[in-house]
Amino acid sequence: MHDRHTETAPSSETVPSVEAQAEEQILLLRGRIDQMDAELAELLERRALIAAQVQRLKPVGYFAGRDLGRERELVERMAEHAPRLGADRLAEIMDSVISAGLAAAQEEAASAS
Ligand SMILES: O=C(O)C(=O)C[C@]1(C(=O)O)C=C[C@@H](O)C=C1
Repeated sequence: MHDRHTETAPSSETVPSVEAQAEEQILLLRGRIDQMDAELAELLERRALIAAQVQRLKPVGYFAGRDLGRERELVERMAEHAPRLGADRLAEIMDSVISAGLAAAQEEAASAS
C-alpha cells in the first residue's frame, strides 16, 4: 500500500521543467550552429582565396570586372540545395560573400604593389 507521506514527490531535480528542457535544447542546437558556423567560415575563407586567384587571372578583375550573369547562375544553382532560403535571399547572401572576397583580394593586391 502506498504511504503518501513517504512517497517521493516529483521534484524539479528529477523532472526538468518545460523551460529547463527548452533551455537544454537551445544549448544543444546552439552548439550545432556554432559548429556549422566554424565550417562556414572555413568554406568562406577557402572560397575567398580561390576568388582572389580568379581576379588575378581575369583581364579585368576585382570590382571593375564584376560579372552579374555568373553571380546569378551560381545563386540559381545554390538555390537547388537551399529551398528554404530560395534564390532571392541567397542572392543577398552571395552578394555579401562575393563583395567581401573582392574587397579582401583588392586589399591584398594593393598591399603587394
Ligand atoms: O567568376 C568570376 O568571374 C569571379 O570573378 C568570381 C566571382 C565569385 O566570387 O564567385 C567574383 C566576382 C564576379 O562578379 C563573379 C564571381
